Amino acid sequence: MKIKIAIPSKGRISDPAVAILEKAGLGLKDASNRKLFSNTHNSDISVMFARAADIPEFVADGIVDMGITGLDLIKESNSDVEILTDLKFGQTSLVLASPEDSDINSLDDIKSEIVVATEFPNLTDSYLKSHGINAKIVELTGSTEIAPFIGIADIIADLTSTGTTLKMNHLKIIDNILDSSIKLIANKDEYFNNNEKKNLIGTVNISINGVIEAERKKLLMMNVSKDNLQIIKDLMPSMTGPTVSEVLSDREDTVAVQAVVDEEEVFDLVNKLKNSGARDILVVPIERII
Ligand SMILES: Nc1ncnc2c1ncn2[C@@H]1O[C@H](COP(=O)(O)OP(=O)(O)OP(=O)(O)O)[C@@H](O)[C@H]1O
Ligand SMILES: O=P(O)(O)OC[C@H]1O[C@H](OP(=O)(O)OP(=O)(O)O)[C@H](O)[C@@H]1O
Ligand SMILES: [Mg+2]
Repeated sequence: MKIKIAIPSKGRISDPAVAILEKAGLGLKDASNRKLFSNTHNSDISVMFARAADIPEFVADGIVDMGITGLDLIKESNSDVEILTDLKFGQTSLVLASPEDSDINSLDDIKSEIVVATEFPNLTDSYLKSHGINAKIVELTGSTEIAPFIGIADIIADLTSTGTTLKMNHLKIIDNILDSSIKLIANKDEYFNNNEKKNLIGTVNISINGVIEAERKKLLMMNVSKDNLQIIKDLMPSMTGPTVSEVLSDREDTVAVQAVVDEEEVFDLVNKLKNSGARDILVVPIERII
């Protein structure tokens, strides 16, 4: 049984998608710029490169079994796919924005005859309709922020993350339509009904979850004299452990201690450990936790 995973061929989420597969043990074996497909280090799993916006439909139609793409693009295309895991990157919001000097500050100020420019006509139209607003939608494929200033729309619906682009274009947020980030998705029928593919899809999902989990954790390693061991053990929050092992050296009073800890705890913890007599402290990145 073989499965295909669609990942973005270009744009901001292409490299992080490849990186996450690599860390999950599914590094690409023969990717080159012009190829549409690549094998991975697992002979049952291959990758197809596609535009991020096309991936939800390819997964829903079973052209590929799994995919990596944004929630905004999944919802805009109204694709019926199974969302398996949030990949914790590409965080952005689809917002309605008006020119800074406009009187439109909230949905209540929008009159029905308003014109909205957007790359997300379906999401925008259904959001406005659900608030009783029938807008005219002008569909663009990029640089939406310019639309009010060239007179083709009153307001826009576009993605924002740092807010820099809105600010540069003198636009203010008036409402939030959708918070989006990048998801691992699967074809529903294969995930729920195809026994063989279900297993392989599940394995990929578990590996990728392991990568996400590991990104928030560090491995702490240190040498501790036996006299200080109890204090150090008490300080260590750990998944299971800490692990204490013998150090083969002249200093027989020394043991090595290691434990996996949350990234947010590392800064404080390292100081406390140092002050309690730990030596040679190493903070090591982890690739995957299964
Ligand atoms: N400024 C941003 N910050 C975070 N994520 C973003 C941002 N802009 C777009 N995204 C997300 O990136 C994903 C891919 O978007 P898109 O296909 O537009 O790629 P891109 O990197 O913007 O390339 P391009 O627009 O040049 O084709 C979408 O799911 C979208 O939500
Ligand atoms: O809040 P910010 O951090 O400024 O990011 C928001 C911008 O990022 C995206 O544009 P992108 O760079 O993908 O260009 P595009 O409009 O051509 O898609 C989005 O369409 C906004 O324009
Ligand atoms: Mg873009």
